[in-house]
Amino acid sequence: MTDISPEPAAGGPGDERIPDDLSSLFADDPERRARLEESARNAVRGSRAGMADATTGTPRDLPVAAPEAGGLVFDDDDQDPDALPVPLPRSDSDGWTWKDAFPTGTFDSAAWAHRKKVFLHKIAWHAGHTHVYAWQLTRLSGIGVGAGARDAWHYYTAQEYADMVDTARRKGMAPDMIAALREERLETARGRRREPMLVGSVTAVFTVVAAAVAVAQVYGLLAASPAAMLTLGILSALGLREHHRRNPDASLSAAFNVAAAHTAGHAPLTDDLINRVLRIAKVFTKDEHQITLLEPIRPAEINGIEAKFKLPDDIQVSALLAKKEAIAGALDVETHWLDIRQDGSPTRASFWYCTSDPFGEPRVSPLVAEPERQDVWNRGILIGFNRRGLPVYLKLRHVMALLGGMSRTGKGMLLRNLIVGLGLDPRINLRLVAGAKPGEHRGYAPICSTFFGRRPDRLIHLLEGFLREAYRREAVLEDQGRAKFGEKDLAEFPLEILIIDEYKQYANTSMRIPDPSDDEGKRTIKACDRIAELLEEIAAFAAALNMTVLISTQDPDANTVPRGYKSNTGARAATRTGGAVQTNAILKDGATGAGLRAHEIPESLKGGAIVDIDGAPGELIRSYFIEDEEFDGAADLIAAGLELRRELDRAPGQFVDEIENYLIAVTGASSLAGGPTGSGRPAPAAHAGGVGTLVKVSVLELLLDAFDADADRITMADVRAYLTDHDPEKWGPLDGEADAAYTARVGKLLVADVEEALEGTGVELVAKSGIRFGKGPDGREIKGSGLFRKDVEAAVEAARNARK
Ligand SMILES: Nc1ncnc2c1ncn2[C@@H]1O[C@H](COP(=O)(O)OP(=O)(O)OP(=O)(O)O)[C@@H](O)[C@H]1O
Repeated sequence: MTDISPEPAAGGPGDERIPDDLSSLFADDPERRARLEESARNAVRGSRAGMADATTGTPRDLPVAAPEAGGLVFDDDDQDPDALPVPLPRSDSDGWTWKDAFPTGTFDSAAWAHRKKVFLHKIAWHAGHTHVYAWQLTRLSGIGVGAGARDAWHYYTAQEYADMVDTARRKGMAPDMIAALREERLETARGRRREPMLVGSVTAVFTVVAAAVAVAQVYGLLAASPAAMLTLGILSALGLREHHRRNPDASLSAAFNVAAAHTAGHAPLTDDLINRVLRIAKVFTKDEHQITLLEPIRPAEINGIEAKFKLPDDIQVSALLAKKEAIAGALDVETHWLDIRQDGSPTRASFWYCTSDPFGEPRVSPLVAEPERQDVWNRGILIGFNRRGLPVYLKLRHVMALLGGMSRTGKGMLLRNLIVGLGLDPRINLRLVAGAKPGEHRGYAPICSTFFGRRPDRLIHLLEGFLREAYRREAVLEDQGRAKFGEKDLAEFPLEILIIDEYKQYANTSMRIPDPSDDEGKRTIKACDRIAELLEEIAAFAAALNMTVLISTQDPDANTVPRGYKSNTGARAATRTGGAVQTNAILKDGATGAGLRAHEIPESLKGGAIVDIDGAPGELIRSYFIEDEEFDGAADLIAAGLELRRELDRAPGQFVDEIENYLIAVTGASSLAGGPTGSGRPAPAAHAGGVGTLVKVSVLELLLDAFDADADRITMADVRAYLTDHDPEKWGPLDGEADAAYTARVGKLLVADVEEALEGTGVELVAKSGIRFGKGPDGREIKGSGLFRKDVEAAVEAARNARK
């Protein structure tokens, strides 16, 4: 007999018994319990059916296979994947169990859960149509009464003779034959009237009816209902027989005229429903077209459902994809709630959809709860989830990348996911160049080998340094006779990732720099042209050298991103764009034609992005959320990344950094970890502290830093905005503070700080009013108070001299 009682001990005799309520095991470590619960919830989310299984909540040290990721993982061919090895085909004797003798899905709880749903839906559907059934039964009974009475009368009066007499008369047969027929009819009818069966059944019918009426009269309708039901049943059966005679080709159920359960709105998915939908969408055009389920239909991720089926031989998955909109319409769901993929052959499909918005709820990055080391090389960077709820990883090796979209659509959040992920892999050297507002990114500074903002000339030097490093690496490869670096080389040649945010600021800068080709140093060229030139040169060959550039830009047009760079990008992501032109400028040419319409991402879907990677079909995803407004949700992740790097001597400043060294050599200033203040403001290399060292910067230096690189004046409003970025607590508005009060308060604060910094120098720095700042977007002249660069420079100089 099989013993199904629980094991008496944990692992064997003598082991301690495991308590039923496992939470008691964590009584003195609630934090561990909370972590375990959290990871169990995550595991459930990642499971195929969104349900707990035997592995859920099991604490273990063994590495577990990552949940199946979205289709956007960019795979490279030359690396040894550290994923689980592909299982060998099973031999006949290998691991056969009795369960294998049953059809697939027989023991699958998720499949049974779906079957139960379909069954209950059918019951509910038919129960909800009882009024229709009642009416149809009554109608059929009516037909039954009519047909029964007619047949009985026909038999009772021997009507068949009437027909024979009629035919004989029409054919002009002899009158005596007609008379004989009449005589025979009378005889037969008389005989039938005496038949005990007929008399008995007529009497029985009338007795039952009369008895039912009498019972109903005396005891009420309920008491008579059994007899009434019996009568109704018999009469309906007669009616049904008559219906079948009249419509020999129609099915019996057609008599009830109730649509099949799968025609109900949002009915659970069945093969009938798929067939109907594909017929409505005109994918199936012949009567014999129908799908064959390859495995049972299963619930998938929280509110989704997945079916894997084989199409008829003459229809391919591409036909389904072409009719995706019509299929979504027939299912009554949004097009982006539906996901159809080829699954093994062109006629095998994996068909997934959900009945509520899969991106409706933002999801917090799992790294926030568990900031663990990432494997950016093999697995990629966790950036968000796809419509199936599966995590999406972006691989940034051996590619150049591009991210674009309109303002406030979630580019910053995508970058946030990328940067924290990159920070958590110590094999990456991350360099971040911000556009106009470096303050937004200062939280990332500690893990950045280089971080600065708004300095086109410094970006040029950085790109030159990057290029120099690329040539150095290329020379190594040449010496070794190899084509590209791989994972094994990461220790010596870490993956260099340079992110340029708000690239448009650099593409539009009016700064001019000395022309490098002019030996006399007299000619100048536009900084933006030099930046574009360097980017194109890097993009042409550096990817194979473990060197990647990612450009993020707002509202790009066809000319924003250098053509040579764009054509060498292997990974592109577009948040909501302003139109088809912008979409095509970010994603590959013709993207809109291929259905990658980033301009159609709903405005309400913050963080929604189409990720388009060479070699994989583009897909709509939503980035994970990492709090950015109420508080800095990335701070702990950056701290964890820094800690991890420090332990391995891979934090900025702990290793020889060829690129940052080049920058220091050329500019004399270091932007290691965002410079000494971590604000993205480079400082003379001698001032640069170690990792996270804070050096007090005078307010005058901050003011100088507030100027746009090529501007000779700045408005006080911009000064306030910059200072707020730098230190919101000191310079930002208080809660509920009116604009005028804020301006006056900060003005006084600034004057006091400036006076203190210039004390004893004899120099004064005050805001000047009536400065012209050129024309605003509305064409009107902007005039107001502000500062001139030359005045601030003079003040900084005076303060420095006084300090010496
Ligand atoms: N995946 C997401 N889930 C939830 N909210 C998000 C998501 N992505 C972005 N948001 C929210 O949308 C807003 C705009 O996002 P973000 O700042 O990243 O946009 P942006 O494109 O970088 O804007 P800008 O170009 O103006 O800097 C922010 O308030 C952010 O919290």
